[in-house]
Amino acid sequence: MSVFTVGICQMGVVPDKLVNLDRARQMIGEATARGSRLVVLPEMFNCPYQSDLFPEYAESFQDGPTVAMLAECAAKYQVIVVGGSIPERDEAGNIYNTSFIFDERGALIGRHRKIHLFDIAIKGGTMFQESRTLAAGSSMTVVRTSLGTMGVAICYDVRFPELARAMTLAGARILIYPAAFGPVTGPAHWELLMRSRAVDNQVYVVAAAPALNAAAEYEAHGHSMLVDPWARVLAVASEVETVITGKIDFRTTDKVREELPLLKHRRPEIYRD
Ligand SMILES: O=C(O)CCC(=O)C(=O)O
Repeated sequence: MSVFTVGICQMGVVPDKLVNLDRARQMIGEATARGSRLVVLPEMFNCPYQSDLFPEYAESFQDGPTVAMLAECAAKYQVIVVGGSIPERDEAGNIYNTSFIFDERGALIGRHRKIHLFDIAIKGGTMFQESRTLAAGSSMTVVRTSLGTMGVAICYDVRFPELARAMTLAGARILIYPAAFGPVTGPAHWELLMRSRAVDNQVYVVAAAPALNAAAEYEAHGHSMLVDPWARVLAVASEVETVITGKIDFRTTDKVREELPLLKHRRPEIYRD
């Protein structure tokens, strides 16, 4: 389908997991009622964004309530759901920051485990060590859907342009980033990165963030957005809880790629380490 609506749920995350699941359910319903065929949730939407809490909130794909809720909503509303991310526990006990993706029948069509862990120490600013409790994913995620081919990556993954380019070369026309930038790098880099990935690759970029919760240890920047292949911001939230929607129109992608054929002008034989 060349034109459709995407809904981005900028959800406020609280410590009570069941409250988060109810909120996600309501917001997916609202996005659908507003015409969305693709609905995206934020990073760690069922759990406060704190490394020490990930093991406590972690669940497995086989019997987790969050995964069941996502599959149920996708089937009930007949929409594609990119389930933000959650702490996922595998059979060996490793925990990943994982996005589960469901089609309109509620079938799992993709799973992205965050590849680049957010281990940073900005003096006087943000300190975060995802690797204290999380393991890193080891593969790229590109899913073919009834709405076109989509690449999914999580938050810090957006800082690696090679990954976005690889997903684009694998056919993705939409790059989806459930994410949770904070008060330091959010104002500095959030919009710049999302628009850069869009203009570099001539793709739509969907960035879904949690709403700001001033009581949380990690204060989310919010500003969920939809960017088009010309790097225009088509929809953007402030920092409050909200559902934003916008139109994806692949005729824009075709036009931009035809008029400015940069993907055809690549000279990969020259770009060597
Ligand atoms: O890259 C950043 O500045 C933020 C990344 C982040 O918050 C995350 O990966 O969860």
